Amino acid sequence: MVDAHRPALEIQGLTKRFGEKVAVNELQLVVPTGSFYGLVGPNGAGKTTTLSMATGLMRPDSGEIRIHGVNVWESLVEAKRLVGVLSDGVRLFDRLTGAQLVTYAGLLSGMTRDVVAERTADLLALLDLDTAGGTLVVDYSAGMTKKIALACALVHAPSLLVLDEPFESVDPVSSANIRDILDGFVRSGGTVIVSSHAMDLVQRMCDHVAIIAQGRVLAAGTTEEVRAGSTLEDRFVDLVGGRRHGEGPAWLRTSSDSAS
Ligand SMILES: Nc1ncnc2c1ncn2[C@@H]1O[C@H](COP(=O)(O)OP(=O)(O)OP(=O)(O)O)[C@@H](O)[C@H]1O
Repeated sequence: MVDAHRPALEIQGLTKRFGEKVAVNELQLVVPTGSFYGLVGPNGAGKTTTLSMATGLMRPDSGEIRIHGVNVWESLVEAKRLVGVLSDGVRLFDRLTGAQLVTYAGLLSGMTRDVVAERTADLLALLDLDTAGGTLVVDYSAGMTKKIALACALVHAPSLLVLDEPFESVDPVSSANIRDILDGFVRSGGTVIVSSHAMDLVQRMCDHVAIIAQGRVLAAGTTEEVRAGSTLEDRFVDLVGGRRHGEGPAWLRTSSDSAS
């Protein structure tokens, strides 16, 4: 059991450089246990880099990360047991079938074959993939691939789920089903962190949110606090800036008098 009084994730002074580029810059973030936490920010803000370091996939240059009090980079195996990860753009072993892939993820985390078989069947049914369990993942659609990656993240029953762009390419019905699963996970005491560009969705779904830009947190807190009476999207644009008001170059307008 995890201690509900400790944050699910605590990040202090986290920094990562790629050459001259400072992707994550002294970032601080506290994610309360039991929260449904949204991470939003413009392209290149440092969300994926932050989540990769937080989940033990990429070593930080400096800073400290704790998952339920466990220092991620000092106790990597213990920390990884606590967290389920759906990474954006990481390749899966797609020459396995969906069922084999989830089984593989379950066996890797040390569960017995019987338990893994039962959980794999449950997860495939939960994610509407039961008829596709015998299909190679390489033949899955983008949305089905997201769902099977989510099943891999869930199979060891983590306390914290970290999902990078979980709704991208997922159809509306599957997206609603995934949201139900995540809501249930949070209601039962788990913590979910999602990064997403879908502001409406984050506003409706998440009870906490952080706006990140240029590797730093610009605003963080409950969704109500952060949006401060406005919509999350307007607040995001206010804080991050960068809106262009022009109509683009003349040649891009398709009216007949600009076609000459
Ligand atoms: N492996 C890498 N090598 C060099 N630069 C990188 C690498 N990974 C990320 N970056 C750079 O670090 C910055 C942050 O990237 P990151 O992918 O974390 O942003 P993001 O907020 O997830 O963006 P998006 O919303 O577009 O997915 C970007 O400028 C990116 O070009």
